[in-house]
Amino acid sequence: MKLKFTKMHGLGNDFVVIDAINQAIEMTPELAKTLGDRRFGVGCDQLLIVERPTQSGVDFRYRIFNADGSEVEQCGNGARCFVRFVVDKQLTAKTEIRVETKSGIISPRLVEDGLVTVDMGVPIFEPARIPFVSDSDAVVQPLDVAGQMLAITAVSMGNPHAVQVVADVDTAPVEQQGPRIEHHPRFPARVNAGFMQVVDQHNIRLRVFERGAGETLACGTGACAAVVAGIQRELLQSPVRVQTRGGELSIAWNGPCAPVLMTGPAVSVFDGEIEV
Ligand SMILES: N[C@H](CCC[C@H](N)C(=O)O)C(=O)O
Repeated sequence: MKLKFTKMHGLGNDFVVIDAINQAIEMTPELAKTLGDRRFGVGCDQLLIVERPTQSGVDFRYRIFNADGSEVEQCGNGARCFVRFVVDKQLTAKTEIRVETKSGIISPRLVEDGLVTVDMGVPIFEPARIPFVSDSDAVVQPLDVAGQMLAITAVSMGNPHAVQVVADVDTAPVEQQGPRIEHHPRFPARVNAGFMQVVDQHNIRLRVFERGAGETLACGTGACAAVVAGIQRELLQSPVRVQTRGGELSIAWNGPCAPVLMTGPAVSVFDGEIEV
C-alpha cells in the first residue's frame, strides 16, 4: 500500500508523522525501524502515529516509536509536532488538545507566533517508577560507567532520563558515555542520557544521547528532565531557557507536585508517500 506521511521536526529532532485515523496502517517495531532508516527508508529520530483515542474525554491517541523500532512512553518535541499536524491536517478544530500516550494524558496547545506549549505532566522521582535500580531516593546518585563514577539525577517524564552536569557540553564525552549510560544495567528499560551545562540559574546548554535513537539535535523530555534535575539540585530556578544544538526550548516547573510546561517550535517540512 501507499502510506502517506509528513516529515516534521522540533528543533531538528525529526519525525515521520502518520495519520492512522484515515489510513489503515498497523505500526509494528519492524515497520517503524524500516521507515526510520535514513538509508533504506524515510529516515527520522522517531515516528509519531496519530490514532483515535481509546479513552473518553480525550481527542487523540499518540504512539511513539524510536528509530530502532522500540515503542516508548513520551516525546516532548513530538508532542509539539503532533498538535501542529492535527491542526494543519484539519483533524481537529481545537488549538488545545488532550492526547493519550503510553505514559498518560498530555495537553499540547498552539500559542502565538507558531510556538506550542505542552503540559508534560508531573516528573517522577521514585526509582521503581523510572525505572532505576537504587535503594536510595537521593537527588544525586553515583553511577559507575566503565569504571568512571558519574553523579547523575534519575527522573522520569513518562520516559526515563539520567542527567549529569558537565563543564562544557561541546567537550562532554557524549558519544563515548551516551551508549554506556543508555544500556546501564541499573536502568532495566534503558535510559536517555542528558549532559547539562549550567550557564546561570535561568539558562542551560544541553545535549542528550537518546534511548533508541542516539544523540539528537534536541530532546523535549530531556530538556524537561534536565531543568527538573537542576532545580532539585538547587542549581536552577524556573523558568529556564534550554539551548540545544537545534535551538531553544523554554521550560517552567514550580516544584515537586507541579507539572512541567515546555514551549518551543514545531515545523512541518514536507508531505510524502512510501510503498509499504
Ligand atoms: N528517545 C526517547 C523518546 C523520544 C524523546 C525525545 N525525542 C523528546 O523530544 O522528548 C525515549 O526512548 O524515551
